[in-house]
Amino acid sequence: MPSIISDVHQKQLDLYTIKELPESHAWKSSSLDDHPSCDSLNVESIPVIDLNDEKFAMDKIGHTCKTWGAFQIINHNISQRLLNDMEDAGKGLFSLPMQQKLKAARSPDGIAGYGVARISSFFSKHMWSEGFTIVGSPLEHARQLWPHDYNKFCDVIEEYENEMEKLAGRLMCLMLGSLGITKDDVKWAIGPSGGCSALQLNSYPACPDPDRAMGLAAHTDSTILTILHQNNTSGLQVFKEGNGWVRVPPLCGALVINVGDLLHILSNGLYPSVLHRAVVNRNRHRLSVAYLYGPPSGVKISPLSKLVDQMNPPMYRPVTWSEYLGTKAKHFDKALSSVRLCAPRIGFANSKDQSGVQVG
Ligand SMILES: C=C1C[C@]23C[C@H]1CC[C@H]2[C@@]12CCC[C@@](C)(C(=O)O1)[C@H]2[C@@H]3C(=O)O
Ligand SMILES: O=C(O)CCC(=O)C(=O)O
Ligand SMILES: [Fe+2]
Repeated sequence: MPSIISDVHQKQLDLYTIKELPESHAWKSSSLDDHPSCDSLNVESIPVIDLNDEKFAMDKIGHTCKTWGAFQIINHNISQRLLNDMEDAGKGLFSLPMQQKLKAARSPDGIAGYGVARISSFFSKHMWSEGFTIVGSPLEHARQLWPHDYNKFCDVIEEYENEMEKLAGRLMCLMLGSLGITKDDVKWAIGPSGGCSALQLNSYPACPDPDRAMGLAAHTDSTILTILHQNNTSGLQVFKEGNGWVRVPPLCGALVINVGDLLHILSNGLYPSVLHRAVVNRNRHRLSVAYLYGPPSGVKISPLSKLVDQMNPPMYRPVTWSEYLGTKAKHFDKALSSVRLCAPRIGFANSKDQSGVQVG
């Protein structure tokens, strides 16, 4: 067996068959603050925004990006049929035998393929999840997973990516529009050339001891924005200053939108990226699909000039997406501050306490 595979194998237990939580997956209670029933009853969750509501959608999005950094959208034009097909494709993939999944294992410094979350190396405990990352065509990995029957998976992925790209473009218009930014200000961002993307499939098997396990540890996304589809099983939580961890209930057909670190930079800190995590369930298998949207390769992201003046100097230096992903892989929760030029605005992200981080 090649060394890459055995290396991944050591870290990747078959979580579907384990009857008792191993010590390697039991997180200290201090790192699970308020977990899992984290929300006090009177705290509302992230807003639900109707994209058909042309008059108010942009204003609501702008306000929500400042206060929550995340929202759910309805009437987004992604068909329920496609969301179901994507979910089935994910289920099909994760229900393959471990030996088969490991044939498409992510290489040690690669991005695409099957494996544990990329941020796992920053924690001394393992997460109760497995993931599959797709960048560009899934063909090569799909062939390894289903040598005789890879077309169905590829067709669904391709259709999903195409539809998500259109939606990401629309959301970019709304999110940047709410900052007073137009097509002329960011030519690369709005229009047919659009951005780049990756697709992350996450699987959280039912867990024998969910209160001591962590599905996906607290992080912000290294994206402009993320479009997340979750199956009808709870687990996603977002961190809100003053409220702590707040659950994001699955709403049939709705999609969750997260502000990522690159929009934080573009907006010069006005739209802070949202800290979020996933917890797990005792009886239910949870699946999520994240469309990770970023700028075209080579484009340097820096605070938009319209948002910068003498009173508001640029807070971040220019970075490309791949440069920032490298920074995240090295510095994790310190990535954003490592590209910062000056102190954050009072009351904005970065002062956030990423509780739960155990550097190991
Ligand atoms: C385009 C991306 C964004 C990545 C890296 C690369 C591919 C996989 C993404 C994720 C998905 C799971 C959470 C995260 C934190 C992780 O471990 O892998 C993400 C990370 C990031 O947002 O930094
Ligand atoms: O599973 C979830 O709800 C969160 C997934 C996530 O945060 C990610 O893929 O970046
Ligand atoms: Fe995320």
